[in-house]
Amino acid sequence: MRKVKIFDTTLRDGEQTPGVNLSIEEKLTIAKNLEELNVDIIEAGFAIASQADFDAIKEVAKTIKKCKVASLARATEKDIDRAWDAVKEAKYPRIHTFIATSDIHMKYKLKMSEDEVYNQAVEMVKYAKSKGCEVQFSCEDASRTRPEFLYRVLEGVIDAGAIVVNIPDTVGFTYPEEFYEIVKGIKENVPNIDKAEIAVHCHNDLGLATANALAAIRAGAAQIECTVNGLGERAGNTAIEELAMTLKVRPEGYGVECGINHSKIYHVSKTVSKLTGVDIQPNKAVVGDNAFAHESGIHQHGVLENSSTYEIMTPESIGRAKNKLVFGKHSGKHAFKDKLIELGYELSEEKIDDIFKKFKKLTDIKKEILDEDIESLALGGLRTVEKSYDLTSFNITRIPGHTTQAEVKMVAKSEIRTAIAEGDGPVSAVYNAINTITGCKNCTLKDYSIKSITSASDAQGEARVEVEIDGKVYIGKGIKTDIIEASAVAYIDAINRSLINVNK
Ligand SMILES: CC(=O)SCCNC(=O)CCNC(=O)[C@H](O)C(C)(C)COP(=O)(O)OP(=O)(O)OC[C@H]1O[C@@H](n2cnc3c(N)ncnc32)[C@H](O)[C@@H]1OP(=O)(O)O
Ligand SMILES: CC(C)C(=O)C(=O)O
Ligand SMILES: [Mg+2]
Repeated sequence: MRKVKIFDTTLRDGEQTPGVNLSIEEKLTIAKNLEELNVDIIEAGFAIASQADFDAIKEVAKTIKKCKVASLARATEKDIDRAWDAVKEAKYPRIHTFIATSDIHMKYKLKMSEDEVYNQAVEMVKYAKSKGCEVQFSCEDASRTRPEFLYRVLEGVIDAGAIVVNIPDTVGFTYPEEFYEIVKGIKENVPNIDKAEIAVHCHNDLGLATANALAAIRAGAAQIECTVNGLGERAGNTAIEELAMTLKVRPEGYGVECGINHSKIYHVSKTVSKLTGVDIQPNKAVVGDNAFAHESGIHQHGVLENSSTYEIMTPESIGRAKNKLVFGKHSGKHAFKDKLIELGYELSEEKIDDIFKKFKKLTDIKKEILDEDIESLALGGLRTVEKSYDLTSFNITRIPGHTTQAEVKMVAKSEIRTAIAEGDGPVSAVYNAINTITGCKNCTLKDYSIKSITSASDAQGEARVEVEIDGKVYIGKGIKTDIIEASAVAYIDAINRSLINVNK
């Protein structure tokens, strides 16, 4: 199988992500991760940009042994001198010099003619070559460059000694079919193209960076420039994890391999996210939190039977933990039952049906149901008693400077009854109203506590009460997202228990 080389520019274009500023130590950590990932070339920075950038490239160059180490340089002697000083101690050093070749960039930015740009490109490649290392040349904004001029520049820089010619889609303007034609056109129209490798560097302004890189591979590109998590200027670059997994999952599509150590992908992605401070969007392909999560019942059922029903690659193949089933309003009973078993609850079908109904009700008020929620539902389901009384609804009114009033509606022995009562606070007002409805005259609250079962603002609260009724103490429990409701349910639970004499 043909091999494409991976040129990683996380430390250079990736660091151009707004807000990202990596220290030398952080860059070194990322470089070591990239070496383990088995990329071919690490672009460690832009040496002229700052002393810190220069020092970081130097450290990376001294440390990394398995990959080539490159520094970016404008097509000027001072940039090239600085780049060379930074990379010269690398086992395999490379100078990457560039100049823009599109009409827009030449006219407005460089204020140079085609001939001036051509001459500067050729002269600076010769100058970089004189340092005695590999030279890569990029035509910045190549995809918007007049094709004849692009071919002329490429022929000139290859004659001057560039062994890699890079075709950047600098502004992410191209679409895949067009990019394929650009690379094909270069192969067909640059007479000495067989003396250099074609590289591509795609930006993601239209979300096409990976698709464009793949189209270029099909057209014969030999080196692909990528970044971890797709970091980079503006919308970023081709994401290394997307490219590597596409080539692995669909080898028949491109017939190439890239040598990436797939099992390291997740770890490297997490490391880069942590060090750069750029979070990975949850639905990011391959490495996002949701990439192997299944929320809907039909999907969960399929995945439980065989994960290949809804997963085209295994999470383990990129070094992630097994897929996770996310429980929410779209979840189904198969997955729910499986989760109960995983949590250690072997329940009858009838109980599972009952708990599942409560679970569905809970999803109306809670977005993501955690293991702890399911556990509490299961435990609540285990702890059942005939409900002579049940809460229907309640309403609290607070009058500043006065007591709190509660209006409580309940099913009381098959009848609907309502009572209004006052109390020092909402819980005591509700309890007084419950006493009125149930006729519980000798009910004394002996102990009351509330704790949160899960974290986050939509967490469930568990209320626990000890109520003395006619000289005996009964424990009641209630679990709800509303703590007043949990308190009411717990109190009613204790009263129901007193009726069947379920003792403490
Ligand atoms: C497509 C890309 O991603 S290219 C890489 C982009 N990355 C960066 O720019 C990050 C690092 N950059 C920097 O630290 C600074 O821009 C530096 C040190 C490179 C230059 O800083 P300054 O001297 O202040 O120049 P400034 O950035 O304002 O302008 C760029 C200058 O380089 C020139 N220039 C731009 N590209 C090239 C090139 N490839 N070759 C030669 N000259 C170039 C511009 O015409 C402009 O020249 P001028 O100062 O004579 O007008
Ligand atoms: C310097 C070049 C390769 C670049 O980053 C771009 O054109 O996007
Ligand atoms: Mg770029």
